Amino acid sequence: MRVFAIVVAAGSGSRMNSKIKKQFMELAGVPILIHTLRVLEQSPLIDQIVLVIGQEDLERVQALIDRYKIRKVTHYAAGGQERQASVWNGLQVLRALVDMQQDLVIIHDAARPLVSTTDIERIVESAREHSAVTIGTPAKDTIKKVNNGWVEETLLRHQLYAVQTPQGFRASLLYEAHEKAMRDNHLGTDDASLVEWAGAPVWVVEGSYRNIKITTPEDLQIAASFLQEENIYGGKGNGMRIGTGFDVHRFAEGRPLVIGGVTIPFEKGLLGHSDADVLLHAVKDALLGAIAEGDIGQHFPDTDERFRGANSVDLLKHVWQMVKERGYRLGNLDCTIMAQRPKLRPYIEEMKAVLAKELEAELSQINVKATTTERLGFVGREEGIAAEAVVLLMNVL
Ligand SMILES: Nc1ccn([C@@H]2O[C@H](COP(=O)(O)OP(=O)(O)OP(=O)(O)O)[C@@H](O)[C@H]2O)c(=O)n1
Ligand SMILES: C[C@](O)(CO)[C@H](O)COP(=O)(O)O
Repeated sequence: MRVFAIVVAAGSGSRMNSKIKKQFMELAGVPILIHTLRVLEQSPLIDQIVLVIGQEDLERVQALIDRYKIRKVTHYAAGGQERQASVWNGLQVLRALVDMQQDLVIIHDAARPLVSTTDIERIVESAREHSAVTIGTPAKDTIKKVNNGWVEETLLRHQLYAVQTPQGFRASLLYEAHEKAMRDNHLGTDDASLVEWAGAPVWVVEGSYRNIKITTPEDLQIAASFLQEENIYGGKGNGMRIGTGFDVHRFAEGRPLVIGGVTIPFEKGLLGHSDADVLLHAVKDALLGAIAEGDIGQHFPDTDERFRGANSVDLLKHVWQMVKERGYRLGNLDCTIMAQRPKLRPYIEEMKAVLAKELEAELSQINVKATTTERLGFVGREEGIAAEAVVLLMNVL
């Protein structure tokens, strides 16, 4: 028995009232859709994902899937007018892939990025046993049926659940319910309700109140605060990460001297596989250190021809993206360049501006100092230049 997921991401997000569709809005530096797909990607129980998206978003989504290395999305389906039509389109694609009698289909809203692998596990386990299941939480509020502003009935709260996704089904059961709903023009707001309407029992698995659907602007704040509390990419902590970096390059004739992204007129430059920007290398190492991602040698090996002569600003952009994807922004950065010659003071403001631009920070968050070593050591003998950096990252909220 295999488990397929259909993720519906073709909504217009009208209640979010934003220029960007909500599935592409960022939470802790990562698009909501990617948060959601990452959880399914991580769950060992999900074999393949069919992603339902607006056709106009296909290219953009494929680029995101590549960039974030989501491997389980193997098929795409076009969105429909309503959520139900989107699921139906996903089921059409799925039909060619599944064994209708054996396999399970999990339906999940792209707009629920706080789903956990435990939620998925519980839905899959339960769907194996009960054939049609939804996750949900007991109602916290008293719910009233209202007609034209007047209360018609107060429902018995102890019987009420607010249901979410994921919802899980034996493939044939869900397909037939959707097919019947299409034929009879029956519209439901979730998939379980179609199965109920078609006459099959649906089991409810108790889920988590955290698994909210990002629907209106305040949901973004709630979701972001859950992420911050979990500090999911940084491990448990107080939302701050510190890192240090150090680098040295020897002088060489006939090369430009590039420090902090600034080309400095001098009789020689620094030797290296890349552009040998000693300051940016130290900064990148500090950033990677702060997010516990090793060092630049690991990410941009000097044995790799792609990085020959590489522009360190481009590599800094890459590292900074890694930092943002883990939910951090710059607190502050302090750097020291050790050089006997040339005099670096005239270039320091320019270096700070490069760093501020690339690290999306204010100049006041960045400090660059330069010192000689009083003619002592390899720096003093003008054999090379060294740089060190200390960085503090803060959780995004
Ligand atoms: N025609 C639609 C409508 C919704 N969805 C998806 O179904 C999920 C739940 O829907 P909802 O939160 O209502 O999203 P939107 O329809 O985008 O929002 P709104 O109703 O505010 O316009 C979302 O992941 C959404 O992208 C979809 O795939 N196709
Ligand atoms: C499927 C669902 O998420 C269950 O709560 C919900 O019904 C989707 O409703 P929407 O109006 O499409 O957001």
